[in-house]
Amino acid sequence: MDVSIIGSGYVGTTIAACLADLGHDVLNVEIDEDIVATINAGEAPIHESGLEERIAEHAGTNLRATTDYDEIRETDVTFLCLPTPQTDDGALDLAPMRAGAESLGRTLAEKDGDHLVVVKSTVLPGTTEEVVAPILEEESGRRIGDGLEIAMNPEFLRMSTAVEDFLEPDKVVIGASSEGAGATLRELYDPILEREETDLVETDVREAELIKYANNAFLASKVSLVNELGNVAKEYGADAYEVLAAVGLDDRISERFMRSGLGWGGSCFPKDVNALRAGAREQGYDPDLLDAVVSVNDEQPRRLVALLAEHVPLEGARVAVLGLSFKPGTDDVRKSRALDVIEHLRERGAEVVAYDPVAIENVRPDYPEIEYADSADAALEGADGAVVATDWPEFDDLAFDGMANRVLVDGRRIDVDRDALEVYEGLTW
Ligand SMILES: NC(=O)c1ccc[n+]([C@@H]2O[C@H](COP(=O)([O-])OP(=O)(O)OC[C@H]3O[C@@H](n4cnc5c(N)ncnc54)[C@H](O)[C@@H]3O)[C@@H](O)[C@H]2O)c1
Ligand SMILES: O=c1ccn([C@@H]2O[C@H](COP(=O)(O)OP(=O)(O)O[C@H]3O[C@H](CO)[C@@H](O)[C@H](O)[C@H]3O)[C@@H](O)[C@H]2O)c(=O)[nH]1
Repeated sequence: MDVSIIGSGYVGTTIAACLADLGHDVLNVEIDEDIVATINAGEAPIHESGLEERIAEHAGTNLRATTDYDEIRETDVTFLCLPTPQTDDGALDLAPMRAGAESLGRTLAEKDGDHLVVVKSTVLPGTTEEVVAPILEEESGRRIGDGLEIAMNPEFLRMSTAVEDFLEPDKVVIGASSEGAGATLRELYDPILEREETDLVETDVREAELIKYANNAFLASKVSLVNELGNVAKEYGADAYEVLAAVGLDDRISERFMRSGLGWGGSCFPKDVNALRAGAREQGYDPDLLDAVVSVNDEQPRRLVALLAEHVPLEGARVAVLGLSFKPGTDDVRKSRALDVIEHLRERGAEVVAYDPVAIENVRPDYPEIEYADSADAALEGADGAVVATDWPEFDDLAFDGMANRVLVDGRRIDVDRDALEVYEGLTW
């Protein structure tokens, strides 16, 4: 199938390379010329395991990138993989989606054949049918249902395992405006749907949109609940990891997403939970539980720093912050809990020396005044205390000999040699 993908960020690039791998002819349409040049040179514009080799294999044959929307007319299906950021007050910002839909609509005005437009971006219920579809109709002069079809197909991939998640998903959700649109997407995903482990959910567009938010809200809430239980466990002097490992044996609950500590960050959970809260309020419903999910999450970095302060007077202290990315395996620092830890430490007068295996250059522009170390050992050298903000596997081998005080407060339950420390404190254990 000839597929075009508008937006070549994490999602657009990953699904382009994967769909090319499944044998489709794929065109990435992207406004950033550097990204276009990188893909056409057979390289990956983002770091994801399994991505570079797929782009190298398919670029120049059945994978190409362009800044030219006109080339979309040579394709049958277009995925919109555009950003859906949050506004300053937490609501969903649809400006990039509107701009992309306008350009696509103008392009499709000059196409005679059938075309399917698929919203892949995370958008609130009603957006596909009440915002994107009218723009497409207005700009193209065509009508949905009359050779122009629309569908919503949310994406559940995680950063750092994006390729594997896309090719081997638990589920594929298709919300289609017509039987034909659904059939096209089933054909496109056929090799993925043939896997026994992949469930196909066919539903209406509005439900498909909400499934994505409900999924992320559920996962974020699970981590906040685990953190709340962890905070209570700590008060009782109990180990939350032992407690929750046992709780997870109940298969109604599951052992996954049970790691308590510093909380959730990243480019998705914070903005999606906030968009759902703002959207619910707009509909006249106060989402009290989701509000609490966010406030529990917001408190964890402050709690971590308060715990360190019980052992180290923070004013003027040199404190090593180990880990900056929002989770291991990525250099992404968007809404990383580590940044909140740095803020709290600095508010309390500490001097921060930070280390991360890959994310330092993404933090430095916003925090030019803190010190950055080349290794975890270098960060710990002479430190009055240290905190673990990201569970990078290399932190399991930390050595503490160089520290001025061997005090470690762990926000991520790393597998460190606790006997090598004078003080080891876990945030929830
Ligand atoms: N990152 C994830 O792990 C993930 C997972 C599932 C769903 N999502 C959702 O998918 C959507 C895209 O997320 P992302 O992380 O890929 O975003 P991103 O910011 O990494 O990428 C978006 C890309 O779109 C490009 N772009 C912006 N306007 C354009 C236009 N008018 N025409 C062409 N290109 C344009 C940008 O230059 C950028 O490269 C969001 O709604 C997000 O919530 C993200
Ligand atoms: O037990 C856990 C699991 C996760 N986290 C934290 O939760 C955040 C998110 O982790 P993860 O879900 O692995 O990362 P993302 O790449 O942000 O993926 C989420 O967001 C994507 C974008 O919407 C969705 O597609 C994915 O399904 C969803 O898992 C990170 O800060 C983790 O440290 C915990 O604190 N404890």
